[in-house]
Amino acid sequence: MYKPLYPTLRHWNKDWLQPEVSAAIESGKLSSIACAKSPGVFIIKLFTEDFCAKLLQEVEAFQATGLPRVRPNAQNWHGVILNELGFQPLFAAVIDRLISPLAQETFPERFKSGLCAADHHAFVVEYAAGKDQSLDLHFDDSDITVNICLGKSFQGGGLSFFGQAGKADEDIHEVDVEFAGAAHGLMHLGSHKHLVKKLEGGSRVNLLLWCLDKDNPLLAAEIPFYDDLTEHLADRSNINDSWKSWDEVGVPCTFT
Ligand SMILES: O=C(O)CCC(=O)C(=O)O
Ligand SMILES: [Fe+2]
Repeated sequence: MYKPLYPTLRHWNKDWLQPEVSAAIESGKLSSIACAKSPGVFIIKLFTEDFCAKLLQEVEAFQATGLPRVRPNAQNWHGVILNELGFQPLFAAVIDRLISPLAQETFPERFKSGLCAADHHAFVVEYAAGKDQSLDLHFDDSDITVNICLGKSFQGGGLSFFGQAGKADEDIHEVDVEFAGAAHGLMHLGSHKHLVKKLEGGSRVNLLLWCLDKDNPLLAAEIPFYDDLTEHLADRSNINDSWKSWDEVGVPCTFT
């Protein structure tokens, strides 16, 4: 049984945010908290170091139970889907109050009246020796991706950005971004192609928020985020039948 360490972490609280971010929300001008590294790639620092440390502890407490889990996405093998651990209310509020107006200011042509988030996928990915150590070039199943480092200590493992999926320059390299440590993050369009460079040492754990706008064709097609994980689930069935009840019951969980 998994018993959350910090049940209150799952709900919106300004204390989780950097003071500049709270102030920007109050003033209704969010662009000051996003710094363009190159067109369409923004450096952001949204959550406090304390929040990031607690979230990391929460993930590690869950992993220590040895309970079955679904891989976080079709490429990363190591990590956890946070909404399976009860984080849906927090990230829905974060997207609504923070990411949506920020997307409107940073990508005004794309999100004229903000990102109308109809769904999201919140997960943690983990890189270390013997685990994932890099990620091939891809685009995300999202309209906006927020990617925030939770720790720990690492060398390498930065991101390289290329062009927009479907455009003539989609595979042309644009810019490299390294994570400066816990709480440092990025925001970009899901269609902005990227890869993760090889981790050279240590362990990097990042929070990913894939936000889907209401007009995203994935929603119209009613393709759930987990659809392309079927193959992985089939693999798991050979070694452990417990995944079969996963979708119905979620994580056995007690909240206090
Ligand atoms: O590990 C990262 O920083 C990026 C992960 C990523 O691109 C993804 O999960 O889609
Ligand atoms: Fe990605």
